[in-house]
Amino acid sequence: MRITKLEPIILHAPVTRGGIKDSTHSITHWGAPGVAIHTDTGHVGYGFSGTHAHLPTDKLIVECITDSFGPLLIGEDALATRALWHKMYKSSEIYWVGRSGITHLALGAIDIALWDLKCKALDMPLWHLLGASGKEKLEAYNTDGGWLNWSKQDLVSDCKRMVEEQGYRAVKIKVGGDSGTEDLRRIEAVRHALGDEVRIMTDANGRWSLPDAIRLGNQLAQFDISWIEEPMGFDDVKGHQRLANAMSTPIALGEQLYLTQQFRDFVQAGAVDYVQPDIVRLAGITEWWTVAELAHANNLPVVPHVGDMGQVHQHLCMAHPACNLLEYIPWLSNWMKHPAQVKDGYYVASQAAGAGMEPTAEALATINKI
Ligand SMILES: O=C(NO)[C@H](O)[C@H](O)[C@H](O)CO
Ligand SMILES: [Mg+2]
Repeated sequence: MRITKLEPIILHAPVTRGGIKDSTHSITHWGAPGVAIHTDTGHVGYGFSGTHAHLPTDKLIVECITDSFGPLLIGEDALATRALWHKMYKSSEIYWVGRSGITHLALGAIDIALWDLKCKALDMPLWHLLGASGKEKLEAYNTDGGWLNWSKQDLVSDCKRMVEEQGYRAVKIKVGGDSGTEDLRRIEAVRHALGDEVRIMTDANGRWSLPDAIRLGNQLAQFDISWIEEPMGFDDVKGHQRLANAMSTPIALGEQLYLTQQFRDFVQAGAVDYVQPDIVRLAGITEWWTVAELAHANNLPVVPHVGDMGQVHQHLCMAHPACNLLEYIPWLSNWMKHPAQVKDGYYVASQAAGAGMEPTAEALATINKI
């Protein structure tokens, strides 16, 4: 199976209710800059990164895919994923300008597409190729009812609906707003509405200072919070280590980390409890698996961030022993041929051959309309 062409793709999918906010970001669309890799056997592999639908940087990512990495791949054996990953990662001209950031997002999309090709060549879903049975119980927790721009009433009614009608037993609520007191009131309202059995995670998206994180982290503990996600600056290992020693609530982080070595530093410092690697920010499935093994070796659960909207992570989590819980956000559901399915709070194993990120024809038709 030889690679013949890399075709750039940029998708911009609308988010829920036309716009969502967390403590740091406010978006109307989710961006999926990526690639279709064509081969001489007629198979086509799809892979994407995940962004905030900023067209100028999405264009930089797909240009990096086609113009920088593309020439390294034409004519190569598409099944040699690990060899090609190293060839691309170690390409000195590209390595010189970026060992993380845009070049890493671009490499991640290509790696996902290569794994998609491997699955299609073998006519099996990625979870099967990775050794899962497809019967694994992978619980979903829902983030899409907890946005910071939702009123307290919408927050409570959305979460109640997810629990009472859709069977979720865990929801994630954004904190890190302008008022810590309001953050606490919102969490208190959701805890009161859902009762003690439902797990509530919180996510500050990097907003707090260390004193605020210690103060609010300890105040949130009264509501039996499962974790505080990204409490402070994404690269602050020492700060998270100090926070971990100053509060009882576990820390989750990883969606903003590009490199295995960054995860290693947080793990070795005891600065993370729930490790959240994301294939669309790491350099794809190949690097994700390394991080999952690192976490597992340190007895830390892996609960990935879903920059792919769970499309590929559902497969990885069914196959990796460190995973039994995965975030759910539905923004690409209408854009994928085989959208991730959650039933009674658990992911349903996709039976489609591939890694899970093949867009629909309608989605591909939007490419030139952005
Ligand atoms: O933090 C997250 N999940 O855990 C969400 O992905 C972010 O809130 C969205 O991308 C908006 O910035
Ligand atoms: Mg998050």
